[in-house]
Amino acid sequence: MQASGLSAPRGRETSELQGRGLTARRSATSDKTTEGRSSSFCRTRTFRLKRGGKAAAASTARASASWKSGRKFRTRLIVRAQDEERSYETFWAEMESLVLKLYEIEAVKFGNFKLKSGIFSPIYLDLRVIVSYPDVLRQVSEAMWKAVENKAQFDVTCGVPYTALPIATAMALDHNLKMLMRRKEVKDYGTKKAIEGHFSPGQRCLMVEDLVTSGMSVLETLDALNAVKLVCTDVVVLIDRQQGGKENLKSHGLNLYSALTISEILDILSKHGKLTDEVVKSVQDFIAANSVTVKPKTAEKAKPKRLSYEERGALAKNEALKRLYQTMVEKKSNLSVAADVTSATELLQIVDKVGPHICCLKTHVDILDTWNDEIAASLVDLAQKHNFVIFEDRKFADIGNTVVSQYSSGVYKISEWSDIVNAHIVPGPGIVDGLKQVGLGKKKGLLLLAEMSSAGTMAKGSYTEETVKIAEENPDFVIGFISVNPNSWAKKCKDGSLVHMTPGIKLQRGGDGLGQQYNDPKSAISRGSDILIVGRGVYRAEDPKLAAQEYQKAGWEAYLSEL
Ligand SMILES: O=c1ccn([C@@H]2O[C@H](COP(=O)(O)O)[C@@H](O)[C@H]2O)c(=O)[nH]1
Repeated sequence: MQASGLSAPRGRETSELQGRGLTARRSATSDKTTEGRSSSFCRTRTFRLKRGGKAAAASTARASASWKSGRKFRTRLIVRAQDEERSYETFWAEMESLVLKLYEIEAVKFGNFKLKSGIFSPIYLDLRVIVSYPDVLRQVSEAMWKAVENKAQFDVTCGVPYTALPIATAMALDHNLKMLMRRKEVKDYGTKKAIEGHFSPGQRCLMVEDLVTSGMSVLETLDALNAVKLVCTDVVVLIDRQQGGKENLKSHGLNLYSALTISEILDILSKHGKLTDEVVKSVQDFIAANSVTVKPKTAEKAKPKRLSYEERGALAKNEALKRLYQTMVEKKSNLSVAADVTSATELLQIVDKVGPHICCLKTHVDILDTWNDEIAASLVDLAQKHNFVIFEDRKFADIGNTVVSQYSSGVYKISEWSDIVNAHIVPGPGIVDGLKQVGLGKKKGLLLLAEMSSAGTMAKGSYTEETVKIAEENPDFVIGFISVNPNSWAKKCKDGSLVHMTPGIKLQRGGDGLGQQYNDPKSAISRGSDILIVGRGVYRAEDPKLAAQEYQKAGWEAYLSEL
């Protein structure tokens, strides 16, 4: 490798472009163009070394002019700051300081670098040097933590060799995270493990990488983690090179979070007069001309299209499930509002407002200040008026004999007014038999809690798999699941009609301080959800009707994009 006379070490950045199954989408002129510019890169480098005087002042002025035009950049940062629940000023100061440090320690370099593939690149990222600067290492790991905190859901993290291992370790130490390590070379003696550390199959794993270009090395790690039955849906990196990695990972079901993007680095360095407009432009051109797409390994690996709600309804064996799909199609809504207010009067008012936008109303009858047959009748009237089904989120969890009475009798007489109820499978299959005894004749349906949205949930791995077995043994009565990440386990379920209802949904990701973890509508649907359950995002909104309308639109568009 050459770098304007410098010799740069071989690195992941160079080899990633050459991995298996890669297609580099470069314009026919891109190689020529970059080579043609090589002398100007040399000038840039010389300028940087001899900085000072008039030339520097002129260049700084040019750079800051380009900076001032960067309104879009500022808007992007404001959105990211909000997303990370931080003030724009703090967010900006931290990002600026990190980028300047990375530049100072030459983790980010500009020049004319010949990559292993023969392509010349005007930018080179050598993040391995970070280990020699403990303050930078900590700053990097903290920025990555903030990029992913409250967004990704995981039980363990896994550092990808080699550069990301110290970063993942720093993050694990500072935030008390359980960490695993992927071995690059699997030993042919001893335990022969590809993944080191303690974990259980079914646990969710966050991948920690230094940078992403095509996403190839992340996908290799994904294979290794999946092979030991770890579930991966999220990846965090320090730098997204914006060369297609995010899109490639998305097509493999992975969400990418990055502390920095190349555009942000360019903007900050340009603002500080470290780069000329010419260099900024050359890097932008290079990135645009060298996006990389990863071919799915085999045709079967390509994400299969989903069955439409109409098709699922046609497969459904249970009356309540058929009704639910039909309602969704008629109303173009996959939204279920959890109207968790405690006043019965307020409940009826909210339901009348959000009714036109929902396919399903979710209730918690036992939190209401009062309950009687008239309130039940009013709810049923509203369900008819606005065409939605009622799901009482009772979460039954007792033996069969007891749930018979809990479902049919007592103050609430749930089976008389709700179309759907749900149950934990903790007691074993007898709970389904008990509920079925009451509900099947009344054309009701049952959801099983396969997963939960709260942090530290025990509903995972073999527990989740057991719910699939019980569902398949009761196709007449079990209509689906409460799930969070169904794409990672529901393949085992042969019945394609079963519905996945997902709580913990908000347009703004994050948590509630009591364990709830929020996903946004698009990512929930892309993880296999069919119906989005939204509580506080709607009933706490200033205008619940408008909020319901927004969630309806977001959920429906996300569904259409999957077909
Ligand atoms: O795993 C679960 C199961 C049920 N819920 C219920 O969903 C709503 C969520 O309300 P938000 O205000 O949107 O957080 C609520 O009724 C929960 O009891 C869940 O959150 N997670």
